[in-house]
Amino acid sequence: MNALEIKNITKKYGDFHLENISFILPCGNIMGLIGENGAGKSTIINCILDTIEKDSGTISILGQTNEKNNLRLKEDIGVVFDVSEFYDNYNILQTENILKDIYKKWDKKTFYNYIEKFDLPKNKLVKDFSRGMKMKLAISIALSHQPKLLILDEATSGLDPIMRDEILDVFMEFVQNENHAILLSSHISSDLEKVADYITFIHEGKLILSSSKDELIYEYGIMKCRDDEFEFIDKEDIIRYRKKTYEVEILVRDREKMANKYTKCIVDPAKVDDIMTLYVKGAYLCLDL
Ligand SMILES: Nc1ncnc2c1ncn2[C@@H]1O[C@H](COP(=O)(O)OP(=O)(O)OP(=O)(O)O)[C@@H](O)[C@H]1O
Repeated sequence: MNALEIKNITKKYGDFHLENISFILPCGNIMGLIGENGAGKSTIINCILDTIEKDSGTISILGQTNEKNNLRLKEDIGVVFDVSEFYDNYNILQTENILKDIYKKWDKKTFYNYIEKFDLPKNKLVKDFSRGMKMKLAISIALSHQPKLLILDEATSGLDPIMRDEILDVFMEFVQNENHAILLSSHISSDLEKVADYITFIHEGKLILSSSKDELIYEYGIMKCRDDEFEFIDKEDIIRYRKKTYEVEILVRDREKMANKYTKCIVDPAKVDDIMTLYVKGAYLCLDL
């Protein structure tokens, strides 16, 4: 089953236009949603959660449409946004007391297991927690009402590497259950490289790519050549390029083919960051049609 099936969603905000976004997240997997600031990641997440109205397109979550008042579906989705202030005036014991009445499938034992695992104090007011502690609490809550799909918007940003690693391990454990899936938006591509099975890349409201991470790393390459060699590279082989002091970096597809075609150039596998940086900051050549 697919945890998410997004088909041709569009949303217009003034001059920002989210255009025909489509992707699929199969259960048992983690998808990283990447893109520069303002690319449209949160807009996509809000459309999925039905907190904003999309202009067109369809969204199916765990085999159901995300129509308004689909409460059963809402129980199946655990959501973590950037730190919320909702529980600030309570401690964890009081927070748990509130949550057990909100969620039908609230699991107290799981909640306190995460609280122990993350070493969170039970009697301290949440407003006195550090940002990382608040994030851990939000993740503990999201995981304790037995969700099948976890949606996290920038949930690991601002956390130190040790905390991030701990949280990423929890995410990987969560998708061991093949009915579970995670959509994770993040600027921290090293996190995504570690945990994501799929990467969806949004740039200026457009879908640049959505594919399995392995395919991406296998397929894309960074080709490096000298300025004078650059002149001889076929335009259609250049997705984006960036001139540096001593060399030109070119984002290419079909890494092996490029390495065989341009034997004087070095073609390295592209990291998620390289692909994103070159798409966002690199120049491109207009092809003569
Ligand atoms: N409620 C709104 N009203 C008008 N414009 C909005 C609204 N919400 C978002 N936008 C615009 O939509 C665009 C995409 O924003 P969005 O928050 O989806 O980007 P993002 O990729 O999540 O960015 P970031 O990485 O900075 O969080 C931006 O130009 C933003 O100004």
